[in-house]
Amino acid sequence: MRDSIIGIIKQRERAANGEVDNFGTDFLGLLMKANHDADEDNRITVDEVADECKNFYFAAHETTATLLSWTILLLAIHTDWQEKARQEVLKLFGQQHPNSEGIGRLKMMNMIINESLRLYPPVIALLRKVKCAVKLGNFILPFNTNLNIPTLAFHHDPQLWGEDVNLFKPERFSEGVAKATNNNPAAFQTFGLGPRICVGMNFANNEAKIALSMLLQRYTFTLSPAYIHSPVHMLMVRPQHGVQVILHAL
Ligand code: HEM
Repeated sequence: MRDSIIGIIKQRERAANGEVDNFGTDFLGLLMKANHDADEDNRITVDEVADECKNFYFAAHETTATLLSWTILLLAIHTDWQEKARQEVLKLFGQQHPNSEGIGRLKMMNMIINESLRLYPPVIALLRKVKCAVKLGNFILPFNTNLNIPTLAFHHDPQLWGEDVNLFKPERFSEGVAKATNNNPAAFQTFGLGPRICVGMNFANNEAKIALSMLLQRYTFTLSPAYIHSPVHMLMVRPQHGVQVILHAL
């Protein structure tokens, strides 16, 4: 992967005639500018550019693809929610491409996406290392302790979500995340928490809303009998055998 990224960087450099100002204002262009920064202290290496690209590709693509897979599964099973989401989409966009104003008003879909992220958080834990001994409630965490903060367990804790914790109930989020979690941010931490919270959170939500809207505008879908439910943890929690649905053109 490193070599293909370096190839793309070289291509961009050639197209820009080596002029830093022509590298572009997209993410790659900004990284390439940082690689040519006049101030040596601010300059990043080509390997760091490649690592950032890999990081963004992985952090952005796999996670959002997984979110879409699980949401499509849930909507294929819960066709009543699929229909509610479709009515909302058709009301806001008709057969037009989703626009940014309408995307911000997709309340039903927002609830569905949150519930999908709660049941199947693509990232199932946050990992941290204790930098210096710290007291946390009744615990003293020694220096260098590795912490695994189990998102999946929090999302499936009946004490936080009630006895119906394992059911798909988007209505939990009808009055927003704060209400659904009783103002406990750790109860729903799909995108992490605090200063290292996912930088792509809004991007991912918007991307998912656009993809789902375009699907709902064109098709109804039901679950194929070929589907085998087998969530598996391979960096993300994925459907091991894919999600097979039967599409019916509208
Ligand atoms: C459903 C989609 C996504 C999920 C569930 C997700 C989840 C997460 C989580 C849990 C973290 C925090 C990791 C930690 O604290 O240890 C994180 C960080 C990050 N995410 Fe996402 N993410 C998603 C989409 C995206 C997208 C679309 C992008 C980029 C466009 C992105 C870029 C990043 C980056 C760069 C970080 C590291 C931020 C930092 O350390 O300051 N993510 N993501």
